[in-house]
Amino acid sequence: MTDFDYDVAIIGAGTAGMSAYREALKYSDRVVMIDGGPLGTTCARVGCMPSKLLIAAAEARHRAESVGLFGLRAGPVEVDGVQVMNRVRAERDHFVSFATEAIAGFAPGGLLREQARFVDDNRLELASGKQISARSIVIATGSRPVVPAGLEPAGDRLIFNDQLFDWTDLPSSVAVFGTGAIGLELGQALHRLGVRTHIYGRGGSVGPLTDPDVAAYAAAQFSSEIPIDWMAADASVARDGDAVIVRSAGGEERFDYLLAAAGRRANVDNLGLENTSLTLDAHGVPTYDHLSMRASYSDIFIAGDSAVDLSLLHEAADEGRVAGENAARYPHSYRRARRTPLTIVFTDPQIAIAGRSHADLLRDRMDFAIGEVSFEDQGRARILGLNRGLLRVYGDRPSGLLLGAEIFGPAAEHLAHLLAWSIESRLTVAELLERPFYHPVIEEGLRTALRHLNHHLGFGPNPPLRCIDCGPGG
Ligand SMILES: Cc1cc2nc3c(=O)[nH]c(=O)nc-3n(C[C@H](O)[C@H](O)[C@H](O)COP(=O)(O)OP(=O)(O)OC[C@H]3O[C@@H](n4cnc5c(N)ncnc54)[C@H](O)[C@@H]3O)c2cc1C
Ligand SMILES: NC(=O)c1ccc[n+]([C@@H]2O[C@H](COP(=O)([O-])OP(=O)(O)OC[C@H]3O[C@@H](n4cnc5c(N)ncnc54)[C@H](O)[C@@H]3O)[C@@H](O)[C@H]2O)c1
Repeated sequence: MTDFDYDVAIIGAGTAGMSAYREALKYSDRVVMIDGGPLGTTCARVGCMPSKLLIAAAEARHRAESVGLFGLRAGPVEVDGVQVMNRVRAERDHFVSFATEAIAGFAPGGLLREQARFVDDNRLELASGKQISARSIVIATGSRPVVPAGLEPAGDRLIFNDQLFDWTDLPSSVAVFGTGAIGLELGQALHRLGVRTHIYGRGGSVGPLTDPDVAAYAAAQFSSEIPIDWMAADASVARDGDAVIVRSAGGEERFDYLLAAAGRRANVDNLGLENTSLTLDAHGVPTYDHLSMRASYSDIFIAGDSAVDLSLLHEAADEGRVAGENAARYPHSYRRARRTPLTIVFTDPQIAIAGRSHADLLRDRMDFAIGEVSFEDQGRARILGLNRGLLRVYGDRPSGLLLGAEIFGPAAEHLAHLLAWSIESRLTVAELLERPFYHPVIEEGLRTALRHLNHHLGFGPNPPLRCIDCGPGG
């Protein structure tokens, strides 16, 4: 018997919290989840799903308007902003219902609808003043957008992803601050839906890309389509009536809204962590072991965006599972190997990183070689009119193992999965080249890059400029 009210208490009913809850229940039925905010998860409510719905509408319009390439005439495609946003919101609500139905199926009393704060390592105070105790506690409180200094003058015209998906119509103009995943995905989608969009960056980052060649290629492609200032650190913001005015070295422009997409911060600042034994890093996030999700050698675990290590859905789910298992088994907690890193940004062309990024390899002082392919002359990509892109693969010189890849190009979401699965299976570049490749497919482009890499690793000959054994444009 235990003196605690629960074996495990989980703060946050998002993706990480729900994973933790399901996992902990395998070991104990004395598990509680606490959430004081809107249910349905960040991913379904204001993140992955509604953003991809908006992007889908933008891509449909873009495809329809690009048919001239094939000798077809479709005429201009009219955008009905009300209908676009109706579908985004209706499908978003459908996805949210998956999460809320899952929660409704949890055991009675399994979810307390309140905000929670730590009183000490094993006690939480709820917003109602009630206190509960647990042998171990999981922090799965997610993250929220950073509010960059200097954007305040935009007032109620300063919005974040949270507000955008509640629009009932498309506005006529939006300034997007940030060239990360959110800024590029939403900025390009709004632009393609006919919203006058200008993206303002800082520092020149192109989504998560770290390979300077891939990043430079991608930046040039985005710039050829959308007005983007990659280095607009000098941009200032003012308000004039309903309009937001952005002044930068490039000039002055008026917008209906300013969308800030300048990164996210962990929701750990209002958790009373000062009342615990946890050691906090410079951002106020508890230090933790990435394989056990145990925070600062305590009986507290952390998962998902609140750990802000990799703010991605599948990482939040994996971390939640490990944190939930270990919290329930505590003090017998185990380390669990992480999956191969995988990041995809749903721009067009897509951006993806599989395995270790270029920056990771430099940081870890790896002895690596590079192979690359341009998609500009790649057979299948040219057939489809999608021949823009650059893919670079990295291999380990001593072993010939595939280490990672950075991609900007067609079907990057699929290529990145193939590559991540191959890295996870510890395949060498030479072994991967023994796999079958059909013709004509986008994967033949990947094979060209792998052949270059294999040659640079010293495991094979340099492939001829245009692939001969696989038909034209391989
Ligand atoms: C616009 C956008 C697009 C994205 N697109 C993708 C994508 O395409 N692919 C991808 O993999 N990832 C994407 N992400 C990232 C992904 O959405 C997140 O990594 C993931 O949703 C994080 O889940 P979580 O469980 O950590 O947090 P959440 O789902 O935010 O859950 C945290 C919960 O904690 C609760 N909470 C917070 N504080 C307290 C407290 N003190 N007491 C009680 N409850 C509390 C909140 O109410 C919330 O319900 C996107 C994110 C955004 C913003
Ligand atoms: N497809 C996906 O998987 C996907 C999509 C969207 C978001 N996400 C997740 O959400 C996280 C947050 O996304 P994000 O795009 O907000 O953050 P981010 O960290 O990816 O990018 C933030 C960007 O804002 C810029 N910036 C910072 N301050 C600025 C300022 N004052 N003015 C202009 N630019 C400024 C930075 O230079 C950077 O380019 C991502 O890191 C990612 O993990 C994933």
